[in-house]
Amino acid sequence: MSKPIHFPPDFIWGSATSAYQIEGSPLADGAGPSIWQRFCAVPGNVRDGDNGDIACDHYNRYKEDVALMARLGLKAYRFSVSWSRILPQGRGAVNQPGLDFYSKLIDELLAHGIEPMVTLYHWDLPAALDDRGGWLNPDIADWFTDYTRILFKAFDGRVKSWATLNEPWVVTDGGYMHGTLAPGHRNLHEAALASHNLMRAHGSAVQAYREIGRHQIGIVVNIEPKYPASQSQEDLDATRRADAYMNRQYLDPIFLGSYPPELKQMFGDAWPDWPAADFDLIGQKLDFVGINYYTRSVVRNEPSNWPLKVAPVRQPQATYTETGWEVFPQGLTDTLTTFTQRYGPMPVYIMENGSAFYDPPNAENGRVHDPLRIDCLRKNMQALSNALAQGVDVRGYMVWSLLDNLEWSLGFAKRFGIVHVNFETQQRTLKDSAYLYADIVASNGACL
Ligand SMILES: N=[N+]=NCCCCNC(=O)[C@@H]1[C@H]2[C@H](O)[C@@H](O)[C@H](O)[C@@H](CO)[C@@H]12
Repeated sequence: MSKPIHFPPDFIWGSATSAYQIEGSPLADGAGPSIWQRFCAVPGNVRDGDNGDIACDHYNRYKEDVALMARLGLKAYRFSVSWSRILPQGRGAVNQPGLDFYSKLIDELLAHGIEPMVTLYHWDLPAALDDRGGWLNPDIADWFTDYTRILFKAFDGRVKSWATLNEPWVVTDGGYMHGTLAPGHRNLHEAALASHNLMRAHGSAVQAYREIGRHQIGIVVNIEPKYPASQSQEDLDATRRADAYMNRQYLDPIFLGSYPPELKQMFGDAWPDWPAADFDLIGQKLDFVGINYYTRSVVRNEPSNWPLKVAPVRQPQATYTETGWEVFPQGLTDTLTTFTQRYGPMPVYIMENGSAFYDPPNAENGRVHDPLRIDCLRKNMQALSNALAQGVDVRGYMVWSLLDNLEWSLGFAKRFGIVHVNFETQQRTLKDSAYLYADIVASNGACL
């Protein structure tokens, strides 16, 4: 028996995207290249040779897309700023047309009564900074802070919600541990260093915001709850290692002042004893935490798997999305209750939640029927309501994503949008899930 669904009257419903995945025109009006421009240009890195040169052409179509958000009745829109549009060299001279684009986007959102929620870094590091070591260079904390100060000064009068980083785990695991994402490195020592520098940069930017900003700032992390495949000690230990590496690695230093001990055990001499002063910087007080929830993982011990010695166990009865993620809404409830138990009550936003399924437009009527995404959305709404009923202070929900977009190294083949994009014609078509989401927003979940 499912529990009654209820959301607080001021619950904030929105959608989320990121710059490189939707904007296109990466070098327009003086912008500099990012590491994703470079990564996509290397054959084999991105499925079908896809790249962000056009994507959803949002750079030119942002007014049309804001009108879509208004059509859906969204209260907020989470988007990221491309660092290299603002600072083509990553530091130094400001590119005014880059600032102007985001200023116009923010004004368009506000004109439609939609709150802008800005992510300062969503993976598209300026290539010029990567040439100087990127996240491996300790100076990046200052480079990032200088970049964020420009945005705080330019937009804090109109932007009330800032997030420093999007998913530092993915940046580190994909970009430096396994090389599956830009900049494509595969090095344990680099992964540890990049991870720590990301957190130093986060803390430094929050510190800067406290001098300049008047509203709220936080971080966005992906949380994937881990469940042991068996109660054997090996599997229980493996589950704890996986949880430490993916989930606790970024929130522990912020809220508990230290990294999980399992990391030093896993990384060995690749994990130095970081300076104590770094934890004072990283531990800046936050106004909220953004959580991206997609799936869970059932974990078993697997000694042959570098470096965590864990392996996922597929669940035969479960539904899996096009990205191979189990649909497991209970994991959303567990993520939120576990978060509150470990770090204490504080405002939380679900900054991303969604699913990739293949839903081609109907040839006759052009409608896009996406029943699996609708089923996933309904179940996640129930799970979110259950977490609220257990006292978790969830303030809002941003569906990932507004538009079908560039799914990083998976290209355009994996579609998360509630709005279908024809990448040849750039035509947007509301999927059935968009109509449902509009009803959820309009009724504050009462339609469910
Ligand atoms: N194995 N496994 N488990 C799931 C791990 C999820 C890690 N990836 C994300 O959360 C990315 C986040 C990103 O912000 C967005 O830019 C991406 O488009 C979405 C969809 O991929 C999600």
